[in-house]
Amino acid sequence: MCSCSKNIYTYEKLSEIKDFLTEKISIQPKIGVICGSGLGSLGNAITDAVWINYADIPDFPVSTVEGHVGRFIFGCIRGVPVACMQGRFHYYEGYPLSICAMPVRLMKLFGISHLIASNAAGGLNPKYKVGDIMLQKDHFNLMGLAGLGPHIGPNDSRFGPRFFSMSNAYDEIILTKAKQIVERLNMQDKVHEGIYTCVGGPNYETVADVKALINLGVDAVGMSTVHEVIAARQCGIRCFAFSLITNVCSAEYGVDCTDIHSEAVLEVGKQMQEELQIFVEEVVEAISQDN
Ligand SMILES: O=P(O)(O)O[C@H]1O[C@H](CO)[C@@H](O)[C@H]1O
Ligand code: HPA
Repeated sequence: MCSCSKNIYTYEKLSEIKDFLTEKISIQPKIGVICGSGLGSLGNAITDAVWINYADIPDFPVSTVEGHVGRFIFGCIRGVPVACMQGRFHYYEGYPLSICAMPVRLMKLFGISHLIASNAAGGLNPKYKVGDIMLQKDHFNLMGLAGLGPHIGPNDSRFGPRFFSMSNAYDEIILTKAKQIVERLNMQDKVHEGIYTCVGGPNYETVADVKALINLGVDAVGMSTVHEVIAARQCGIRCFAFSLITNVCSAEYGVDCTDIHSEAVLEVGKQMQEELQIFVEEVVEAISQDN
């Protein structure tokens, strides 16, 4: 499947899906939350929750990756109505980027104004350790340079203009608030601010890949988020994203990185779940106070 194949998730199709879901919920979400690999427990912060499996939504794709439950949770975090995705779609699952990013457009139809995206990522910056958190200051759109994106093909202006700026992709105001939260929660020793990139995957990087990405100024590498943020910015959603560093990538030959596997990635998520849940709760509250 290529990124430019016909996008079946038209405005009309997403409106149908939205209507189907609206009948099952009683809130109007204001913030979208996407849980990264092993970070599904962020959904534990949600009260008055209604769970809807992707498999039960007509014409919806399913999550095929371990660590992605594959359901929406609609409910409240600290009283703020949210739509939370416990499981996202990745390019390497065979979904074009337009489908990977489609839930963001769906959440826009629900009226979300903000997106909080999380991911598991490999640390490229030599200062990063396993279990650290990187607040995304920006991303480097590697797949975009290769001509791949969620918005390739005919443009429906109801999802935003064809040409749009990505200069404030990660909202500076939310990032500043998140950094204040980090200080308040005394997490500053393990939190960094940096640049994320998305590769196609699902294999992890060679040493040459790692060296090249470091030279490009990238601090953490994963296989998601960038296209979600592009779709979000196109339709005017303000974005905040963070990476949990689940492994460090070696830029040296002879360092054994063969223990990088998805179970190890998920395990780090489990270890950090309580701390990250509180962090996300605080960010949601801070965003809601901004409005
Ligand atoms: O980006 P999320 O969904 O957190 O998942 C990350 O973890 C998986 C690799 O272990 C890849 O899917 C990578 O993108
Ligand atoms: N590379 C790409 N994606 C990832 C990694 C990595 O090292 N760790 C978790 N997701």
